[in-house]
Amino acid sequence: MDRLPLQPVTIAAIALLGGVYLLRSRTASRARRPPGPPGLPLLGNILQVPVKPVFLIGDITLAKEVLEKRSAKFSSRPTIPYVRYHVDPAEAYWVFSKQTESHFIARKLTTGLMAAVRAGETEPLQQFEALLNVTHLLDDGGKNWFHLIERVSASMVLSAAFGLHCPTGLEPDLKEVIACLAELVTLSNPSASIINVLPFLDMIPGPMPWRKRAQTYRKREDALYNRLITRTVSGEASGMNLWATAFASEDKPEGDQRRLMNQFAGAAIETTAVSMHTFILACILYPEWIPRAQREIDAIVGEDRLPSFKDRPNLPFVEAIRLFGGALLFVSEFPHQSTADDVVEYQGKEYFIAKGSIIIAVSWAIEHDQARFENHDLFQPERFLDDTNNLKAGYETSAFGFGRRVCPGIPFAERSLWINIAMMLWTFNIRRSEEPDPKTGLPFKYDDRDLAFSGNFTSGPFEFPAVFEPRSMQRLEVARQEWAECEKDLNVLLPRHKEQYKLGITG
Ligand code: HEM
Repeated sequence: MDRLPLQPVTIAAIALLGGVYLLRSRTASRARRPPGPPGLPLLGNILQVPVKPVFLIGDITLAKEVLEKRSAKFSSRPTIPYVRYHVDPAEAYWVFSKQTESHFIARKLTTGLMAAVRAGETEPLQQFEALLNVTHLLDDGGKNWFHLIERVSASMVLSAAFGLHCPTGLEPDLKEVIACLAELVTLSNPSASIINVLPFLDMIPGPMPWRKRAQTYRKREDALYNRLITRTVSGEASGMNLWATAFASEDKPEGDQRRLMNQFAGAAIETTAVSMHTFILACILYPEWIPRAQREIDAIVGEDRLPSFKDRPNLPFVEAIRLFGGALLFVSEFPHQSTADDVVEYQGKEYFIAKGSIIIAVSWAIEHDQARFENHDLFQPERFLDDTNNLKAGYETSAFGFGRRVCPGIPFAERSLWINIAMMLWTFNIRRSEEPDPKTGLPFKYDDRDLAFSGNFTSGPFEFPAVFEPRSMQRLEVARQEWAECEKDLNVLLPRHKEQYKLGITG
């Protein structure tokens, strides 16, 4: 009597074991699977592993081997269903998209734009913005420093891209760019929509909440970038060589250009702001390196003028700070996806990586690698210098990613960081605030552990207080004087260099 009901159970058990066996042996290769968390008896890691295997790399040599040397196989991106089918059905978000034609065009165009940046075209603009940032910090002693850094990061990018200079940080278009970015960060989070987890729900027809939210966002974003691109192309800022003009000139449907350009704002503004916020946190938590940096700057620049780009080759320690600030970024790493099976050798063993796997180079682990760095947890920019005090030839950093997905904005990003860091260190002593934290009434607790960071796509420190004290009256006056005298016409700061631009595109 008992036997009959047991039969389906037995069959189910055999089916389950068979399924487990098949799943575990799907990677039927002589190479083993890379090490991961300990598994359950018999089931192994099956209950822990998401549909696609995820590989975390914490070693720069391995990251370069996989993501650079084999970039033909490891340069796609995983699909976030909600972004792919609702927020960006045209796949124009090239930061998120697979290697589509739009992605190819956008990277090609950006290479051309960055050739002009390398040639120095945007330096006057970046210098002007950094000087304005210093005067803002002088005006308020740093009370609003966190947002002032957001302003300068955004204004540098938006001026170069759309001719949209934002001197106050309160400009409506700037606020809309930031609001759209924040919404996009939310929408691209895997937990943003139920259909990322249960994609079959998307078969339900009609105006489901996730559809309405994505549509509302798309309309809002289209309206914004339509306005910015039209303004750029129609000639309001026509004297300048603006990035949006290059994108608009490409023969693509209009909507694509809006979203291609939106990605500049997305990828460029927050990363730059987060790098500088992290740099200020390092000034407060690990101030030991500051005197050396200021001695170097003072020896080359003196007290009668602010640093400028022409000082850059003579300030290797500032260069190392710039690199180190970026390297210690707590960016939630951008995932790569593989498009073919492969076997990777690591420490004498071979590991199988199936097609479709997600590979993440964890820059926090890479930059804190105890095997490579003696004081891996300290802020020691000299890690990037050689014995003669110059930047190490062939230094390595993971901060900008790898291979065919490596950040295409590096030339602009490094200039933005360098000039702002150099000017702030020349002008200010940057230190912790002694004011009580209004939330607790106690001194503010500075922290650089995980909890002090947002955990977003680009994970930066949460807002914290800092004091920006002018190093001397002389410096304060020189900064004010330089600002009074500096050129403020965007057309002059960012002139049109047609020939140079064309060279960049084809070169
Ligand atoms: C300090 C500033 C910046 C940092 C730390 C940074 C870092 C990164 C990282 C880690 C990636 C992912 C690379 C990968 O997947 O392997 C990336 C991608 C990207 N970055 Fe940056 N970035 C910065 C500034 C900029 C700027 C200024 C621009 C544009 C002017 C820019 C444009 C992009 C774009 C478009 C992508 C996507 C590339 C693709 O998927 O093909 N970034 N960036």
